[in-house]
Amino acid sequence: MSVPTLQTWDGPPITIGVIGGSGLYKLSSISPVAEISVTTPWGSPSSPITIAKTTAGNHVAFLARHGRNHAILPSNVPNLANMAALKHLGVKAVLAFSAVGSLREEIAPKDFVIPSQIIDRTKGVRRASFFGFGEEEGVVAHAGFGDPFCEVLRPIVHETVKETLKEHSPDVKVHEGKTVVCMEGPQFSTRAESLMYRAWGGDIINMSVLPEAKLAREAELAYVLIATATDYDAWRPSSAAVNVAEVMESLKANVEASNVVTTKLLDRIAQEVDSDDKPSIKGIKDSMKFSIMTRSDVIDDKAKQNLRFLHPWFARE
Ligand SMILES: CSC[C@H]1O[C@H](OP(=O)(O)O)[C@H](O)[C@@H]1O
Ligand SMILES: Nc1ncnc2[nH]cnc12
Repeated sequence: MSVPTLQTWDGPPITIGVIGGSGLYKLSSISPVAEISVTTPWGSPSSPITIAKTTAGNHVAFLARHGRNHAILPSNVPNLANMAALKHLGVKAVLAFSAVGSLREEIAPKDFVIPSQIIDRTKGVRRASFFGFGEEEGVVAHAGFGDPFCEVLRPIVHETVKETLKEHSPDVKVHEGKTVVCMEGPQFSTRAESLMYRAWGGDIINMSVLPEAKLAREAELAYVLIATATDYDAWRPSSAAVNVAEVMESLKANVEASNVVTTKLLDRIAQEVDSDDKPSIKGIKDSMKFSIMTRSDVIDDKAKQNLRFLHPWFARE
């Protein structure tokens, strides 16, 4: 179905953003109503943003992390533009899908995992903050990141995914409270690294939760990762180490299950973010006001203009 391409959105509020990972290049379970090309002070997002409407009438913004043709490496994803574009559209919560390797026997390929912690193994090649670099050099902020995912939405996402999959795919387990290791890539890990991540307490591994989750926090977006396992990485002594063919084998089933999950999940989460009084929003709204260290009178005009795209209140006091 072809939908209009718009520059701005003046329809009903869009409170939820969905980021599709490997294999999930569109949401086929809900109806698209428009496509938006947003440009941000940090460039263009990975893909045009599709606005879609759920059966209950909630509007959602979807973008494909690696582009619709999967032409963007994990290290080159324009994470700042992705988060800034979603925030600018009015999004309050982001549900991010990701294909992950499993570091634990009990997390089988095709299982879902809603993690609670992250270990950072990216190597500093990705810009990881809206502050302190580029045109924003000279503005210092330190966001809290002890709990990297939204602690209000995370259990609700877990319960809803579990309930939905119980009916649709009873063999698929849904795990929670796990730790995701984010590595640099694009090559997969060595066996030694894979074993080391297990010893560190890692449960699953991907290449894309960072800096996405950090930037979501700085943009004051409630962020939850919905990980789907595709492989056992490289730690199992008697199995071949992960390769793309193995990942692709699980991906088709995972994408189908992800589309099933979104039908209920989006309307459930919409109820949790429909007003600023809801705990998920209260917990993060205005949090960055208390994280900025730099005096506003020394911040240059260009940095102020850019950061106001993200936070209209920035440096006005
Ligand atoms: C296709 S395997 C490696 C690739 O898959 C994951 O992508 P995404 O998180 O967008 O689903 C992983 O992070 C790597 O980028
Ligand atoms: N084993 C793995 N390592 C890193 N990213 C992945 N994405 C899917 N499987 C992965």
